Amino acid sequence: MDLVLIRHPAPAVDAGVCYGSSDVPLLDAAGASAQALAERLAELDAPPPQALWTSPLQRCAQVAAPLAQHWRCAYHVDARLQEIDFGSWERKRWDAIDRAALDAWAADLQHARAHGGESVAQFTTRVGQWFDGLTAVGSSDEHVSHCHVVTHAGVMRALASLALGVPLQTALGWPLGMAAIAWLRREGTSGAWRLVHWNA
Ligand SMILES: Cc1cc2ncn([C@H]3O[C@H](COP(=O)(O)O)[C@@H](O)[C@H]3O)c2cc1C
Repeated sequence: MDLVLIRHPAPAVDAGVCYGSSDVPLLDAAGASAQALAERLAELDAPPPQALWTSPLQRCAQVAAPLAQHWRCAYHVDARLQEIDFGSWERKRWDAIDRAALDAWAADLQHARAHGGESVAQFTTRVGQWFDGLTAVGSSDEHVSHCHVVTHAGVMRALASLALGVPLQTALGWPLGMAAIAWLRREGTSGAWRLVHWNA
């Protein structure tokens, strides 16, 4: 099974602003960005997907919809693929957020909810529920052996962490650009996942 993860293109947000669940718009035209992504995926020899999943946030769904049309594949919008909810920190500048609250969050990354949004544990649980559902289908149905997902940096790191069995803390340190592609493959015989590309 091939699982190709695509980070959305750059949103129209000032650098230094915290955003996760905020529905911020894309900076550039979605159609042209989708076309460029399709070309990059073809250059990587990614197999055309039988199904495309997307986060409902416009920075993902606006490129996912034309991509699903391009591949004429099944299209699923799933809220479990949304970025982590930073609660009261959403749309604030990181340097304007209370230092003590940021330190408390970093000190207990799994469970802290100083911002009133989602803890990392809650976030990874819901992303994991989506992943478990996908792999259950993928193991029984050859028709969904190639899946693409348009989603967010945090979700991509959480999925890589789950598939590869590396701590999320480790995956949080891996660079990931806007519109970056990560490709995971599960071998049929062993069932083990491996990374084909990261940040391509
Ligand atoms: C623990 C954790 C810490 C994060 N810090 C930033 N993001 C994530 O949230 C922001 C929005 O992502 P995108 O631009 O892909 O929609 C980015 O800064 C991204 O790295 C995080 C996500 C998680 C799970």
